[in-house]
Amino acid sequence: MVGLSSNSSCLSGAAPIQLTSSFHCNLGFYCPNNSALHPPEFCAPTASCQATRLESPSTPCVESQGLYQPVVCPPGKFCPQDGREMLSCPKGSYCPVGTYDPFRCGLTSICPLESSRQFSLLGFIIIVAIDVVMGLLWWRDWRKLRSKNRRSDVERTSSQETLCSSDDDASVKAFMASFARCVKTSNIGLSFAFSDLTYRPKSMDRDIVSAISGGIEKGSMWAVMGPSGSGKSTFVDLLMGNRIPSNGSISVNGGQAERSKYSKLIGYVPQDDVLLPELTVRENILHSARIRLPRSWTEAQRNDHVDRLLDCLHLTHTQHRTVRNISGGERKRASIGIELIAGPMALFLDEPTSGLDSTSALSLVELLKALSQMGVTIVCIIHQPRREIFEVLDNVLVLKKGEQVFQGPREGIVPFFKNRGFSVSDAANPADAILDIVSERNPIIEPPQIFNMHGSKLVMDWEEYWKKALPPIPITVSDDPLPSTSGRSAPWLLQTYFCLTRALKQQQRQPVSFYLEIGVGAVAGLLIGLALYPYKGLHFQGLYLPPFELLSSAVDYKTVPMISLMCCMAIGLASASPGVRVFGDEKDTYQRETRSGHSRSAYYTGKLLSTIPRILLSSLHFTSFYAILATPCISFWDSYVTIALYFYAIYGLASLVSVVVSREDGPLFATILCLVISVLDGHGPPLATVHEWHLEWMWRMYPGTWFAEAWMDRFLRCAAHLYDVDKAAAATKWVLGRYSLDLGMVFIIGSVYRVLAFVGLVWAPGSRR
Ligand SMILES: Nc1ncnc2c1ncn2[C@@H]1O[C@H](COP(=O)(O)OP(=O)(O)OP(=O)(O)O)[C@@H](O)[C@H]1O
Repeated sequence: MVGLSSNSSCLSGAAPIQLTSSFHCNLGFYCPNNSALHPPEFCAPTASCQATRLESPSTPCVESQGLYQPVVCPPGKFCPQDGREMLSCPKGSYCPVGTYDPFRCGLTSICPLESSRQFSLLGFIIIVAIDVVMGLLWWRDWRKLRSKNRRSDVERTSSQETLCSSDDDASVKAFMASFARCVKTSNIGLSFAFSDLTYRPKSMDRDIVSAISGGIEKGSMWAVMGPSGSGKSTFVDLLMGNRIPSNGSISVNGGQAERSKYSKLIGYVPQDDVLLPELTVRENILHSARIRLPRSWTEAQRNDHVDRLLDCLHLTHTQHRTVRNISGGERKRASIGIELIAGPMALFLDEPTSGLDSTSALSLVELLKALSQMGVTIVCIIHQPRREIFEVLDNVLVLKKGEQVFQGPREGIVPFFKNRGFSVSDAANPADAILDIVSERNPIIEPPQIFNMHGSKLVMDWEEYWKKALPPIPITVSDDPLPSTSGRSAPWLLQTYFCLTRALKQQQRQPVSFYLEIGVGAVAGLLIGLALYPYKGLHFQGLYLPPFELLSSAVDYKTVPMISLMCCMAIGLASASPGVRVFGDEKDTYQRETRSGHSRSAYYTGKLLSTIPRILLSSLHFTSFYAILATPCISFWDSYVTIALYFYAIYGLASLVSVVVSREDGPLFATILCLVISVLDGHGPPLATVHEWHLEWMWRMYPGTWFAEAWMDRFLRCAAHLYDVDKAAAATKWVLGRYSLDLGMVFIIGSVYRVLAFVGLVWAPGSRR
């Protein structure tokens, strides 16, 4: 010790203050000159030491200011329990400031002699291993698909597949036999009777569908025709139970139509093809088969059934191509295949022939006709079918501005309009001619007039006319008129499993977005790590434990909450936008599948489970970069678990946003929300201030506050032998010692977001109308 004044043991020359009356050396301190005769003292520091202590919490003045003043054990050294020695931190261990027993470094950490922190490579080793395995899996899947496609192409050119176009076609017969096995009943088909069926949305002052009465017999093939906006889709939606009529009633097979009872029996092919683009044609159809075919079927039977349908729909050669790589016509046929595979009792198709060439369109309609001859009810919305297609139909319903202007056998439609004074040339396509008649060019078409016995005209509108013209509609309530659906679809657990494996496959087929997401996590961790690198692992500084409080430097209670804030914001940015995509991109698929009887909760659970590997991998990449640069005093696994749970919470929040907000606005909205929530983590305004406002409960509703508290707990725990952490907690209002509860709360809040997302998904507009 140099520079001591002759009458003081302190460098500054001031009189020392005794810290304790007997010998005592706090853990983590170096007290070489102290004894019972010379107990530890505090010396007023020199000006430069005082300045360093106040200005640089991360590099405090650790030089003794007096002969008997203990000094905190500097970084890279350790001072065993009685503080008599100051030793170099051995290789393979690290010694942050105030160490009395070196911390052992992990096997995969870099810790040379006199290390003050450990550079953990554990995360890197794991992510490299996982990334390599994933790359190999992706490559294997790609090669498998490529070789299957090559094989299909070779088979196609050698065998020149024939279209499944006629009754005597072997592929139709094979599929029909398979279909009959699948429906397992002789009571095939559904008949619909409707009376005064009306639909008027609350927002409108006119009917979209106006008092339509009539019936559709099982085993018949119907076309619903009319100009654009005439109410065709709305009418079909009403029949399928997707919309609740404002007035009127529907019966199915003579019984009250309860959607839940017949949703598994009907199939609906929407106008826009709702297929998962990352999957192959076969995978799309096979999924539907797995979910909806009788649960007693084996996987081999399902595959066999799919083979026959693919053959029938002329899709065998494209079956292993992903949907984004097939033509519009093939997509349409695949979309129809998804419904046909399940053996529906009634099939509703919106524009099934659009996008098909005329030969394919005709062969498809003939397949539908063959199904209807088995008993299946077929209802197609068709705009302008060519003559050959029109002639395959049994019955036609023509709508104009929501009113039915014709309902009956196809052969009767031309005479009906001719009798009404409209000219229909024999050479013309009757469908075109009728659409011309009911188009805007003829704004008013009056119904045929009926005369009473005295010969006077009864003035009638279309509604009255059809009530009189059509035979009475049977609406009777019978006990169980519908074919049984028991055992028709896979059990819940299996549905969940199929949805999970499908979603994982989707992720595997999108390597760019998958790796981008993980890459963003890695970059976020890297940036935070870089920002914290200069701290050299010293992220907290409190008052030294008694009796050494006077030796303390300026406290630093803000860095840990600031690290939490940075992590929350970075995780929010890294996971909000991918989280939104979980459901945002697939609302149409969800609606289509759940309407056909797919369990909503199984779909949701499968989808959610599929995000777990993404969350685990993103957070692993984040933690690896963060941990190696920031070198926090907490263990790699504690960091990882805490970060992964916050990822989990934000993913849940983003899923909720994706359900509530439109697909276009979702990513931006979720990012903003996640950032706002991140700010509410107790850093600014500090939790102590929030406490004074009596608003802590509000902060506690967000995962960031619990995340920051968990972080605070871990960071302070490794310094608890040196600093008075209870004082720090009391001053900042963070509660220490409940790390598990903090993590649990982050998990619970993340799960609540998911439950809300599920409720939103079930009740979102379009799910139920
Ligand atoms: N919920 C609703 N609220 C307000 N208007 C609606 C609603 N549903 C349908 N419409 C309107 O009702 C009319 C009939 O719609 P619908 O989709 O049934 O017609 P469409 O005959 O199927 O038409 P397209 O052939 O063009 O598909 C359209 O003008 C549509 O905008």
